[in-house]
Amino acid sequence: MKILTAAQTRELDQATIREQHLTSAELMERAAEALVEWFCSLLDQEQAGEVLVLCGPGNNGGDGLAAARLLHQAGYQMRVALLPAETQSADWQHNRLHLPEAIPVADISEQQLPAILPGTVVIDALFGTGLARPLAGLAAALVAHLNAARARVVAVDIPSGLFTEAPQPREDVAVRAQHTVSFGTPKLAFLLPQNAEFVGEWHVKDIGLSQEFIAGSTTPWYYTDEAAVAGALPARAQFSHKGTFGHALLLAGSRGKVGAAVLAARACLRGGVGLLTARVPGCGYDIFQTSVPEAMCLADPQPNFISALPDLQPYQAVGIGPGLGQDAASLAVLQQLLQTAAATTAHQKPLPLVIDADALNLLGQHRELLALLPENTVLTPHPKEFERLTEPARDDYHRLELLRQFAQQRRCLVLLKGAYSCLATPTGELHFNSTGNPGMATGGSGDVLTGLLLALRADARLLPFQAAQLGVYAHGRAGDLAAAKTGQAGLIAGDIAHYIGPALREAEA
Ligand SMILES: NC(=O)C1=CN([C@@H]2O[C@H](COP(=O)(O)OP(=O)(O)OC[C@H]3O[C@@H](n4cnc5c(N)ncnc54)[C@H](OP(=O)(O)O)[C@@H]3O)[C@@H](O)[C@H]2O)[C@@H](O)CC1
Ligand SMILES: [K+]
Repeated sequence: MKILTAAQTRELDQATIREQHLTSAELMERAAEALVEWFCSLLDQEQAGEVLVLCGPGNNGGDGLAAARLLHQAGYQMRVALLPAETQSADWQHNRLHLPEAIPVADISEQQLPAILPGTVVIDALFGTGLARPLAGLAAALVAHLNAARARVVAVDIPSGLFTEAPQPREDVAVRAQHTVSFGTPKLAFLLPQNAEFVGEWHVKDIGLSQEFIAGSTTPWYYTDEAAVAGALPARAQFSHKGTFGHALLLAGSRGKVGAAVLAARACLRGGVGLLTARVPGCGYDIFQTSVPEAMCLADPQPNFISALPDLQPYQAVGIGPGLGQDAASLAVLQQLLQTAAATTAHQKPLPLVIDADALNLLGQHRELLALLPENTVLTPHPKEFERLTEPARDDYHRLELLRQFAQQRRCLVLLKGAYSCLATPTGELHFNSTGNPGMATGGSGDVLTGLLLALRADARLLPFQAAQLGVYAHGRAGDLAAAKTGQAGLIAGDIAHYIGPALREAEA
């Protein structure tokens, strides 16, 4: 699903009106109906008590006025407070005119901020995608008043004061909502950690906006939902054999961290690889062979870390990093791998690589090696590891820009891990993942991801981007399926590996 800018959303609005021969008030009515339908499913009249709608002067405020009318008709007890402005939008005026007289309406002023008792349900319809500058004066005072009131807040389209695709100066005021109900497509602002305290849980409602316009819009931002990966995994042909799905090599583990190799290997196998060989330090041989009998094992001559790169000739993809440690000998292995992989071409393509964890840290310490990264290498840094590869980011938006630049410059697929993990492509696209849960913030979760990505990169039927996108999505989905059984607190990385099969099955063609 595409993520659009505020300007594109306005054009989308107009395109929909033209295409479907609607009035803009009719489109606003659809938005209000979608909001109200969601609202009624959350709280009934009794649970909601008196509902206060705060309305700004534009179409966001218009949505609020229309919703107040519809909720009143549904039997909710409504109250409306209006933020004064020199002008109001035409659809605002239309809905102001149609607001039932039974609903009390007050004008907001510095002297008369609306009374908000703790627990009051407030619908924030002050500003939406039309926010033109940071909040100041009365609007800022009102938002601060609301945030201090400990109300239950539902934001319409976007919490007022948040920009759709740009950061706030830090001291800015924005509404802290428990829920945000948006229309059509998700907003970039919803996907960034720094906005989580404002956005709360977000919901995107379909209001029949022009699909043709969306299809024709250019954007660097995408949201990887179920539809984006549907059918991404080709069905297995009747006469396939182990060779069809590739032979992967995993370089992982050091003394005390052999478990990382085990977890990555299990995930790789669950990811459908044909054959897996793991290079582990000498101390890991028995552990590995016992824990993952389905994989082959090449013990390193060194007992505590990996010091020698096996011959790469038999392999269709190589993963390196989980539990690797940062010994100088392992650095030399990484360097040799990068050099050899670029030269090891099958059909003019370099050997697919997946680079994670300590291998990323080694790259961060020796940035001259970045120039050796073969095209379409998959790197899976979390924000700290990414910072070591680039520079500290000022905020989440700046980090996205650094991510985009890095993926373009290095012609790699870079996955910035976190909630809504973001996959950057060599062409400068950013794909935010929709699956996963906080239970996955647990040791070994990243090792499982590396193993799964390795399996999918070894599968020659998938293009590099498809493999990476599917891997991230299925990893999160496996975590969701696992958490449904174990709960989030009880979830461990091995559970994620266990559910990779069911998660991939959902994406099968
Ligand atoms: N697109 C769609 O698909 C659909 C969109 N819909 C809805 O429309 C919303 C967008 O409406 P919108 O464009 O009228 O802008 P909105 O957010 O109400 O604000 C503009 C007003 O605020 C003012 N203002 C701005 N910044 C300010 C500030 N810092 N401090 C004070 N004032 C400030 C600005 O005034 P000005 O900048 O001219 O002074 C203007 O009066 C969208 O979020 C969604 O809810 C749905 O109804 C249907 C489907
Ligand atoms: K709002």
